[in-house]
Amino acid sequence: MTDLPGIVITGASGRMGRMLIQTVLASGKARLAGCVERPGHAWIGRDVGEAMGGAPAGVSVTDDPLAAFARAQAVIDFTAPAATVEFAALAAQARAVHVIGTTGMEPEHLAKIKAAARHAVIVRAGNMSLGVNLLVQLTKKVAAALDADWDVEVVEAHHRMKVDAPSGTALMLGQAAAEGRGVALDAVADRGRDGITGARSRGHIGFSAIRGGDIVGEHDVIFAADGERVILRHIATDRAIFARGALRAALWGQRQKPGEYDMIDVLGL
Ligand SMILES: NC(=O)C1=CN([C@@H]2O[C@H](COP(=O)(O)OP(=O)(O)OC[C@H]3O[C@@H](n4cnc5c(N)ncnc54)[C@H](O)[C@@H]3O)[C@@H](O)[C@H]2O)C=CC1
Ligand SMILES: O=C(O)C1=N[C@H](C(=O)O)C[C@H](O)C1
Repeated sequence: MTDLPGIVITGASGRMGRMLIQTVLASGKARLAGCVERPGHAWIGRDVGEAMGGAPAGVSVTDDPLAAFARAQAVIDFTAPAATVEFAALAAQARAVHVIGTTGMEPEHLAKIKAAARHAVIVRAGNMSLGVNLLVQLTKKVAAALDADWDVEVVEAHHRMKVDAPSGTALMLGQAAAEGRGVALDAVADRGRDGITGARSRGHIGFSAIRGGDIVGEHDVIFAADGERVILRHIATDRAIFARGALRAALWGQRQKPGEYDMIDVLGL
């Protein structure tokens, strides 16, 4: 046992879960204190390193999140909205920092997470990468500089297994554009067009989603006016960027007071 902060990874067998486990094990800044999967999953009870096809990591996968969280300083959670809401309450009970990467949240999920953040540090972002969070700030600036003659469209592309749309990142970028313009995103969002939609509404922010193959994550914010376009783009080619950001958030969270934070806070952007 070292005195490095202990981290629990939920959704251990997922695309992000595996990447997070590798990132924590290789970091030298934290120790892997636990791995959680859903009840009935084939990995429950197995050593997580062996389950991933490598050397033993000395950590068994469990379906008892509270017992795992109680032995850790932080939980990194990239799972699904219903699971994340449950983990938020349990992490608060265990006084562990909860880093949430899960997307596709509905307002009722967000309300429960906000309630948990009264008692615990929660860092939540639809994208944990440095590049996307920088793009969020750039989007806000560009939207503030350009008037509604410039139509804003957010276009995102992801792998065929992604279950939510628009992506969490697309919604962050849309929110940034809305804030730059001083409007509420809910009042101006066009989320998916089909059929005789009529002409585009002035001042609206459109979203389009592409799904296919193994695309890690690509986002364009298009500002389109008569005669010219400005396009801000981020392309992710490796999930390690999200895992590095999440680990950074878990370590940063150790020094914070209870509350809900995002990656702009963590990165000081
Ligand atoms: N914020 C960010 O930077 C990023 C966010 N994501 C988001 O992370 C989430 C997961 O993405 P992927 O890893 O690609 O999905 P995935 O489907 O590969 O993995 C999800 C894992 O969560 C597990 N899980 C579901 N319910 C559970 C429960 N009750 N208890 C324990 N484990 C449970 C599943 O068994 C699965 O292993 C998605 O919402 C995705 O949009 C993904 C990449 C980056
Ligand atoms: O599901 C994914 O894969 C990703 N999800 C996040 C999102 O919804 O924006 C972040 C990243 O784009 C990958």
